[in-house]
Amino acid sequence: MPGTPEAEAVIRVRDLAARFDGRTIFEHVTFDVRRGEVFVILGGSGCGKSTLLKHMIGLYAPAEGSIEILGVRMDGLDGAARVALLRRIGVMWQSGALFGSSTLAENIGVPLEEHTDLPAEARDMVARVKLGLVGLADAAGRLPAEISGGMAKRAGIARAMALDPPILFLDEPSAGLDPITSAGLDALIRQLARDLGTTFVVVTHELQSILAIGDRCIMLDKEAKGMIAEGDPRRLRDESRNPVVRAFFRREVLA
Ligand SMILES: Nc1ncnc2c1ncn2[C@@H]1O[C@H](COP(=O)(O)OP(=O)(O)OP(=O)(O)O)[C@@H](O)[C@H]1O
Repeated sequence: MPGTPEAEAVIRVRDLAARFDGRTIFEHVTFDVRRGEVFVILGGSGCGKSTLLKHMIGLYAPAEGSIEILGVRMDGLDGAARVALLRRIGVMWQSGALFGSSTLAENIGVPLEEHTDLPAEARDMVARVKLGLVGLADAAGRLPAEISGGMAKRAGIARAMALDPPILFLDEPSAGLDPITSAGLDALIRQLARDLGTTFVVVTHELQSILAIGDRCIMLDKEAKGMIAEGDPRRLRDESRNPVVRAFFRREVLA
């Protein structure tokens, strides 16, 4: 079963510390992400969620500790091994980051052009299949300026999936979306996890999304400079005794 304790860990983070100019953002961060689960990184503003994501995809080097993705240690990888590993993960940034002068199909073709020998016609076919998976089959010829914010997020996910990565990282997917569009995106994430077996690592502080999509989560905290909770978000909401965790899930203001 995906996400069960028996499922294989596809990401292992051990005793990770992030520091900038001697300032500790977090330390002693240790967790596993299991194959096929939707894993959420949550916490208040400035606690280091994006910083953790950037460590996990190799943009930042750990001050301490280690990160292993699909059985490979991220740190110390040479150029070719690093590119090979990065090909196996997909990332969707908050903005969707689509190229404005290219159609959606062309946007999704970019990673295929960079990383495969597929001819243009085959790239276009793959791009249309990916757009179909995110519900944008009819929008392949449209430019980013011609689509809504929700569609841009879906297109960003389709592009992150271009090379069929087993792991997808999503940075604040609901940011800037209205609640209905956001709920639609949550449903899509769950559907992709279920139908394709893709493992998702999602950074978000949207409570509705966390409860809708998360199999498991960790919560970071700025004051604690590290993890203050790990587990099923619904159980944390109902059972956590940590006042900060309770306040987050119940939207209470701490005195
Ligand atoms: N490259 C960097 N250099 C220096 N400081 C950084 C760098 N990246 C992040 N930080 C600092 O690390 C802290 C955590 O930032 P981060 O963006 O990871 O938080 P976050 O939890 O994602 O916040 P938000 O929800 O507001 O996006 C902040 O104080 C930020 O200024």
